[in-house]
Amino acid sequence: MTLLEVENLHTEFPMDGYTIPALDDVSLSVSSGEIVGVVGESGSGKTVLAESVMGIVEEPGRVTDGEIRFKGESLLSKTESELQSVRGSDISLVFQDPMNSLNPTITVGEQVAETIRLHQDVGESVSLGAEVKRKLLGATKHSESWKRSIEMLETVGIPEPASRASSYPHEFSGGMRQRALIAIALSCEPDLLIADEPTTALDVTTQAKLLDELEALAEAFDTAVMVITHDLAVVAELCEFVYVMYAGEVVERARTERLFRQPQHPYTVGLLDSIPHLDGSTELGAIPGDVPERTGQMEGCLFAPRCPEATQECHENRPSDRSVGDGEHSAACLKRGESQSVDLVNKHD
Ligand SMILES: Nc1ncnc2c1ncn2[C@@H]1O[C@H](COP(=O)(O)OP(=O)(O)OP(=O)(O)O)[C@@H](O)[C@H]1O
Ligand code: NI
Repeated sequence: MTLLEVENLHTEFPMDGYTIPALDDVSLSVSSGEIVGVVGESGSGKTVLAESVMGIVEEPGRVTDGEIRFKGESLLSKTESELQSVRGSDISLVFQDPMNSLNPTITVGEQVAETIRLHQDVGESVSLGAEVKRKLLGATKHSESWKRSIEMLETVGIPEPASRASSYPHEFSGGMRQRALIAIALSCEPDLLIADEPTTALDVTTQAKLLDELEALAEAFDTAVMVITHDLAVVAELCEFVYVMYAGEVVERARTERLFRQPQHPYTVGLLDSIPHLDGSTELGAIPGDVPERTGQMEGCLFAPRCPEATQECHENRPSDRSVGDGEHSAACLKRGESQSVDLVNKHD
């Protein structure tokens, strides 16, 4: 079943005298239980995408066109209080920086317990599975939500959860804080978890461990995950399907295995070349240059200035999605595939 559908989404930041098109015609979909990756360099629009879905785009930014549907219902036409209930129980967001997302003055256990109690209030009014309801109703009292909080901390791999629950966020290591955030996010029993750079701040070993655990948790909780990352290694580890973003656009989409085997867009090829080798070295400068700051209309392919294959037409014409191989794989590159307009949203369920 398709859980999240983003269709031709435009999110803009009106600035002094110009507009930044942070998301320019972005389409993607996530099915229930699926782990989908959104990958791209800094400034490509990944976080704005997450914020657009959650309805928390920073002022003065706003969604100007397109549609976001969750379980078939338009999120864009929901009121703020309706959206709050979606955020409390259907979609959870885990941010990159756990220190800013946790309350420094409340114990970690209490923060998890709070979410459990809060969710239980809305839980009455939404349709939930019997198992979930039983768990939630079991947490009626304070002491019970505390008990359940300790269970959650244990589930996400926090050692000695009964005593660690009484610790404050600053007493936790980076990895433990990130785990606590995941515990909070999962306490809502969401259908969709959006994880924005969930492991960037962590060392490589902790990262790998946490990614494994995230995968297991997603399966155990039957939660779909949208993983936002600049790191294709994270995508390889976790995701079934991947969207590659560049300067506010999706430039390639494919099943992960296929993307790694047969990358089509020169940007994706560059990203793959810059994955660190096992010995820790990286091919530095695999893609020279940076993602352009978009300050209004720009002509041609946005990647052309950095592209080794760009020709005159690339600087003049903006490529749209082209089918490259199978129905699920597309790339927005004039040098690839058939010139035809394809509607690929939802083609991968
Ligand atoms: N609050 C804001 N005000 C103005 N422009 C913004 C704002 N937030 C984002 N943008 C614009 O949107 C672009 C995309 O930002 P976004 O944070 O989504 O990138 P990202 O892919 O998440 O990058 P990173 O990997 O660094 O987190 C930015 O380059 C900037 O031009
Ligand atoms: Ni970001």
